[in-house]
Amino acid sequence: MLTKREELFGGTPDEYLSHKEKYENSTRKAVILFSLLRKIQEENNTDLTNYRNLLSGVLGASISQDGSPFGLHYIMFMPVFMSQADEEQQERWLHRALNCSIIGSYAQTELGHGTFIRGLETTATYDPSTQEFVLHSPTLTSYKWWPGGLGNTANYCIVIAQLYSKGECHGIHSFIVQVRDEDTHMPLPGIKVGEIGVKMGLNAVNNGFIGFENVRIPRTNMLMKHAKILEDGTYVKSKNSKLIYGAMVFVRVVIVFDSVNYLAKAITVATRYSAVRRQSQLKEGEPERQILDYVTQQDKILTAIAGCFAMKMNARMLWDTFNVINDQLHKGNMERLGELHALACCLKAISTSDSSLFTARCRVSCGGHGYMVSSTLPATSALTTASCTYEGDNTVLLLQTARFLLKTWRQIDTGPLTPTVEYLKTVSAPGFSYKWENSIEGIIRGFQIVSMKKISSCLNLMTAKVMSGMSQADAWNTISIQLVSAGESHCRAIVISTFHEDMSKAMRSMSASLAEVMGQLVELYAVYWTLERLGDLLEYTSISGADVVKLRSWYEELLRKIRPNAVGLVDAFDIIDELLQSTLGAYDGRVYERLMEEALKSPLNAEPVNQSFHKYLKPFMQGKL
Ligand SMILES: CC/C=C\C/C=C\C/C=C\C/C=C/C(=O)SCCNC(=O)CCNC(=O)[C@H](O)C(C)(C)COP(=O)(O)OP(=O)(O)OC[C@H]1O[C@@H](n2cnc3c(N)ncnc32)[C@H](O)[C@@H]1OP(=O)(O)O
Ligand SMILES: Cc1cc2nc3c(=O)[nH]c(=O)nc-3n(C[C@H](O)[C@H](O)[C@H](O)COP(=O)(O)OP(=O)(O)OC[C@H]3O[C@@H](n4cnc5c(N)ncnc54)[C@H](O)[C@@H]3O)c2cc1C
Repeated sequence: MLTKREELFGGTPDEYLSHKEKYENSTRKAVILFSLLRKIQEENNTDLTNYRNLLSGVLGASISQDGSPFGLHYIMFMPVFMSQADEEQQERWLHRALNCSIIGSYAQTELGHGTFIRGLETTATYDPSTQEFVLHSPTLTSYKWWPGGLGNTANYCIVIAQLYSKGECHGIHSFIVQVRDEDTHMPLPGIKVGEIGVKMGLNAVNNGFIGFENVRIPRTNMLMKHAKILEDGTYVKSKNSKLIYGAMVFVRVVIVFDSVNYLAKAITVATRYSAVRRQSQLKEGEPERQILDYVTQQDKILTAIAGCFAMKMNARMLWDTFNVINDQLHKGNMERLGELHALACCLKAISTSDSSLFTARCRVSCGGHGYMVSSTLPATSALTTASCTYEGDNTVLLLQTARFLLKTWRQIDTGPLTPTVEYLKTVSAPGFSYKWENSIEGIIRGFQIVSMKKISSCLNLMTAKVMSGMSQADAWNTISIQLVSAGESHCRAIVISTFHEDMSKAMRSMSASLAEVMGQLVELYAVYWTLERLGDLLEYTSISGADVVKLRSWYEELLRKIRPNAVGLVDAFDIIDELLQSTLGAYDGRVYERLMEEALKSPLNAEPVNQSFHKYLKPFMQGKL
């Protein structure tokens, strides 16, 4: 009788399964894992705050690097329900979603549209004679494409469609749609549903497609917490049209936590392997050195560790900010919605692009063995690059942040600013002066000045171009590279200052030795990004060549100081071997034995001579083909 652990983590490695077997195996594992999670849910309430803890359990414990067919049910279907369904609808469906007696997905993206959601083509046309909506996919490009779990798993999904009533289009709204029979799991009439095929990664997520041929759903299947359709087809608009976007903000907040989890896995593997792997002699005649002794290796890995800690603290700040503003939204106070959207956009973009960058570095820092699937670094790399796209392409999201920053800058003199942009007032105040200094505070100030000056420059450029006769849209597009850069600079300033401030608070309750190491991580992160963004700092601050020389020495000194604690820092993530699933990162450091153990599981090692020798090779080598 297999234990739960053996059921979850044993069996043929996924890499040797077919696409179909991989899905079936991940569904088997998901059922085991989510049965356990369901027990947790039964003990806790399910409001958003508690829900995120549950969600981090889902994501952090995702037992396959390939994701889970239930991921979307927890990540989007339920949060969207909690934020957009009215009380009657929550009463009708939420408990069934919570106990997984229905499995949902979130169908927004179409073959033809992902970013531009106002351009979505799926229609939901209200028929007052039957008090139903008619869901229809008018074109191939209107087919929903990507929804996780939709291929073969979900029997319900939330569909985002253009709402038509009394001949008028009211824009995109959310609808809950049953897609498969609850008993037979057969697609319901008028529904064409399937799986989109093999992807670069996340191949257990079961991403699907769905098309509707005049499918009728009751009026009460429109999620009506905000906007409504009355029985006669009268449209009652939402207090704020942007509230329909709310779920995407929540998921972007989750993704920042997620990017930390993925990066923590990658740096645990790369750091432990770099402590085990010995290669080359630093001095003639000496034994081969741990590759973690090479400063170039420290440059790749220790900065990733600092980045992981930095983003973890920023994820917590974002979550706290989300809760504060979400409470205000529930009370009808929309004042900070734009700020929350901008913050979620830039932190999702920066956390995922950093996670993708540093994970790729971890992969190459492990040499050839880092290219083995059994190291899990390739899968984590595929995961992190996907996160730069899903829930909003990073470029598009940074442009959203830039849009908010320009709007803020236009109003800079009209009153107080909201917390995340207050610094813009400080560093642009009359009489404010700043001379570069090589300190954490000096670096933070420098990044804030760069951000302010980029935003100001973008607005001046926009204004000049429009004054010269260019349209607002063309002017925006022309300077969009600089707009993205302004969004990134704003975010980097926030990340460094949050890391410094929140870590300083945390250090007060630490032992002196731990506080020293944490302080070194903050310094390493700040100095690393200073050296990475020297162009901006030279353009907008008084930093000098001499300062840069000292910064480089400071950086190298920090690498030297942190090196002895590298393994301890990643052990602190406490990721069990079963979740790490890595031949290179296992706690016992038996890298070579594990590599060989995994290799022998290859089906190609089942017999000494593969059948292709007799069928192909031998006749070929004997000139008979
Ligand atoms: C399964 C894997 C396992 C684990 C991984 C974990 C998580 C993975 C999660 C799920 C898988 C993926 C799911 C998805 O990808 S779901 C689909 C996500 N799609 C998107 O994010 C689409 C991105 N596009 C947009 O959000 C909008 O099209 C965009 C904002 C780019 C433009 O919209 P629109 O044209 O309406 O905006 P603008 O004209 O630029 O501005 C209008 C106005 O609205 C404000 N706004 C826009 N978005 C929001 C928002 N989300 N919240 C609040 N406000 C918003 C914007 O600021 C403007 O305001 P103003 O300046 O005041 O006019
Ligand atoms: C693994 C994965 C899971 C997903 N899961 C889901 C899901 O469950 N449900 C769901 O609904 N969707 C899902 N998606 C879809 C995802 O939301 C979209 O892929 C994403 O929103 C990007 O849209 P797109 O793919 O159409 O890219 P596009 O928008 O076509 O972007 C392509 C390029 O065009 C650029 N671009 C587009 N618009 C602009 C602009 N205005 N300004 C400047 N540049 C622009 C982008 O920067 C990008 O470089 C998933 C995607 C992936 C990869």
